[in-house]
Amino acid sequence: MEYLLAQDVALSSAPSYAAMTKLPHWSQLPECSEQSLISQLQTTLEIQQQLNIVSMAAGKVLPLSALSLKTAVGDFIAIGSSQAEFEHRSVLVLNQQCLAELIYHSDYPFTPMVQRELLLLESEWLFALRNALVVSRLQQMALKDTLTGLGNRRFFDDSFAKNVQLAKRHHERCTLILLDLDNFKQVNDTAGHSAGDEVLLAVADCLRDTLRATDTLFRFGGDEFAIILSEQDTDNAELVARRLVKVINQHFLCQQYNVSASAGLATLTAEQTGQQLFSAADTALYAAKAAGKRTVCIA
Ligand SMILES: Nc1nc2c(ncn2[C@@H]2O[C@H](COP(=O)(O)OP(=O)(O)OP(=O)(O)O)[C@@H](O)[C@H]2O)c(=O)[nH]1
Repeated sequence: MEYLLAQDVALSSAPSYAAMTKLPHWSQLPECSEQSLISQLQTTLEIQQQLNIVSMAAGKVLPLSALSLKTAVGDFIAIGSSQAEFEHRSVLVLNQQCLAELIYHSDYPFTPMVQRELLLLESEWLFALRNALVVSRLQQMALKDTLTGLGNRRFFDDSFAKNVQLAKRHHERCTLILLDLDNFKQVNDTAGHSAGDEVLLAVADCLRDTLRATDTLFRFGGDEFAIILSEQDTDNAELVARRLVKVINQHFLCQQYNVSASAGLATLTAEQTGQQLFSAADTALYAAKAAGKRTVCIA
């Protein structure tokens, strides 16, 4: 199913509150309940929080065991959700654009009357949901590398600072791996920019597939990547870095174009600042390049 993407939405086209109140269903609900749901939804632009609010409201129509939402910016599950016997799906459409699909689960059947009431609740959510989708999409665009979908340099800077701060506060470890492709420029020069892009996409997939979900992965731009390892992985940081380099070196596209990877690794010490940790990993990366590439150096 194709969902609405924020770039398809003109922010200025959001209808006014007055226009919303002229919707046909508006007069059919008691004023206090309808206003309270809409005003609650207006308190947040977080899709997850909006879903939780709708889940509470829908739970008054029919006890729910699960409520989930599928959108172009990701899937969301209301807190406390679990599977149940009956399922009801509803596609949320605004101005002929599909915003999302809402999936209810309940131990009780979704009778036509229940479905009608849920439809009324959904219609009250449409504008707030559309706005939340726009914001979420803009946030994703600001923080993601457009080619690979990995976090970008801005996202890295924020995450790295937070990770270093948390590690210091909780006396935990924080490891940074900087990874740079070897001989990548020649792919562009000999096979063209789109072949270069294919290699970058393949490398991003290798990194994603090799790392745990808790590790954070970024593309700085060009052929440079950064990985912040979570506390439990820091013990095996060298193994992780070597595995990443090996997986890239063995990828058929990298072999075809004679591209490999080098990495530098550094673990935060008590005296170091984030900037010093970054410099240590960077120096280790240059040492790996100087040592003949295709390898890992540790600060
Ligand atoms: N295809 C493609 N190329 C890019 C992109 N961003 C940067 N580049 C190119 O990536 C290359 C990176 O240059 P270098 O780091 O010198 O490449 P290298 O050959 O790997 O150099 P070594 O690290 O010394 O082995 C440059 O030619 C950039 O033009 C991109 O998004 N797509």
